Formats: sequence, structure tokens, C-alpha cells
Amino acid sequence: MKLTITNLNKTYSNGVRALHDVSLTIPQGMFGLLGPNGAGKSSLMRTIATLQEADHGQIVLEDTPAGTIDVLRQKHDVRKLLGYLPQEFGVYPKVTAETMLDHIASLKGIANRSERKTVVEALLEKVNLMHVRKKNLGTFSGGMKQRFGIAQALIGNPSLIIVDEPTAGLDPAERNRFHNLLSEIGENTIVILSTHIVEDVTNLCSAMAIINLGEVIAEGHPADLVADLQGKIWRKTIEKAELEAYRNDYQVISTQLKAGRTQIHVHNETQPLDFEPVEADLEDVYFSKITAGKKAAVVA
Ligand SMILES: Nc1ncnc2c1ncn2[C@@H]1O[C@H](COP(=O)(O)OP(=O)(O)OP(=O)(O)O)[C@@H](O)[C@H]1O
Repeated sequence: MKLTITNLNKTYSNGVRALHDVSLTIPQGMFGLLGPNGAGKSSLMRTIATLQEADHGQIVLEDTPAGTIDVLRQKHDVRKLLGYLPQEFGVYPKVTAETMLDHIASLKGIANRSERKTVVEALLEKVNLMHVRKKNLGTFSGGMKQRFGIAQALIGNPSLIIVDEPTAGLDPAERNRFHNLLSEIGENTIVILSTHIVEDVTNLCSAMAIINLGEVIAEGHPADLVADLQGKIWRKTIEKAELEAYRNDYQVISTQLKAGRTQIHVHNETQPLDFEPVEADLEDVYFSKITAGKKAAVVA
């Protein structure tokens, strides 16, 4: 399977251009869509999930059991293959996990009661919620709700799974548990993970894109994007008051407070005076792409 997005555009009625000529090729496996708040990630996820219309452009899902699917037109066919965990996943607080999953399974077309029971129990085991299956969803922690969310997304063995910012607000242990869960999802599946957390992509994704202000600003394998940046990231500890001057002279991609002083990373082809080299990581890739965009925006 392969998902190909071509020149997708969306401008909301208030004039916000959320997607601008977005073109992406998303292969099987875990794909990370990384971008800051407001970048357009949810708009793109909702469009792929057939929940909102694009103004123009194309999305095609190839090599599915049902052949090639035109996502923007064959919505019903997409929904049969789709598992979706939206950013705002509301749960009915007074319903138990087991009852809610059973209900969603029946909505997804599993009509046979005992088959539903088997499916629901297997999923509750998988997301480690079997012991709380009789508890009301309103009593669940953020992490438990997200694990419940992934359980409902997995009903019916979807081959296209979209999870929109699933780890925002989770503590490190829950995030780790969620990562393990996602990484267990089958290999014959496309999983699109939308996030603003670089670590999510570092840990999980074999392919990725960075989106900002509705545009794709980088695409590729995380390791290749990091390799492209090696030898171009430099570090220096400065006084906070000097920051503005450094910003004027260099592409400062990130700042970090260390023992009351400020450590900056800059992106530069050659070593600036008094800076030391840094081994680049995906965070440097992300910030160098995002700040390059910002600089261009300021100049324009
Ligand atoms: N229904 C809407 N009507 C008008 N503007 C919208 C609507 N939905 C989103 N936007 C705007 O479109 C832009 C992209 O929003 P979107 O939610 O797709 O971004 P995002 O990357 O998912 O960000 P976040 O992480 O904050 O959810 C933002 O400027 C947002 O305010």
C-alpha cells in the first residue's frame, strides 16, 4: 500500500490557508508528520480521514485489498480501511471501556455478538486495559484514554491508521507505553503519526515529513535528514542579553537555558568563531527547517 497526496490545498472560510500545495508520498510503516501548533497537521489528517473537504488536489491510496482508492471521492471505501484517533478524542464518561468498545465494534460492522466479545477482549489485552474494562471512561487518566483511543482505532484491523497528536500531555512513562503499542502495529499497515514532539518521530518513524504554515518543508528518512545536517550545527554558551545580536548574525535554531546561561545551536555551513561542533539530531533538523522558514518569512 502507498498513500500519495498531490497538490492538496485548503483555505478555511476565515481566510486561513491551512494547506498549501501539499504533496507527500507515504509508504507502509510508521510515518511521522511533524510540525508546530497550527502547521496544518490536523487539517491534513482530517482530510485523509474523509472528515473534511479539500479545495483541490488529490489523495490516492494504492494497492489496497479494494484496489486503488481515490480518497477524496471514495470515502466509503476509505472508511472501511481506516482507523482514526483524532486529536480531541471525547469519551462518554459514564460508559465502561468494554461497553464503549463493543458499541464501536458494532458500528464498524461486527454484527456477531460473540465475535465482538473476542475482538474487544483481544484489544483490551493489547492496550493493557483489561483490568479496568468495567470502569467508566470518565475515571481514566490521560494515558489510559489514549490507549483506549488506539484500541477503538484498531477495531476491524485497519490498514490505514491515523493518530493525531496522541502523546501530547502524556507523562514520559505513558508516552513510552504508547510508543510500544504503536510500534507493535502490523507491518502491512500505513500508520500516520501527527505530532509536534520530535522524540515521537525519532523513536518510531522510518519516514517523515515536516510541515509548517501549511507547507511541506522537508520529507525523507529521519536518518538521511540528520545526516544532511552533520557538520553544520554549532554550539555556544552566551549571556541572554547577547541573544538578539546572535540571531541577527546567524541562523539560531534553538536556545536552551543551562545553569542560568543560554546555550544556542546555530545552523551554519562553516564553523563560526568561538563555536564548537555538535552532533546533529532530529531536533536540530526540525528547528533548522522551522527557523529557516521563519527567517524567510521575516525577510519577505
Ligand atoms: N475549522 C477551521 N476554521 C478556520 N480555521 C481553522 C479551522 N481549523 C483549523 N484552522 C486554522 O488552520 C490552521 C491549521 O490548523 P490545524 O489544526 O490543521 O493545525 P495543527 O498543525 O493540527 O495544529 P495543532 O497542533 O495546534 O492542532 C491554524 O491556523 C488553525 O487556526
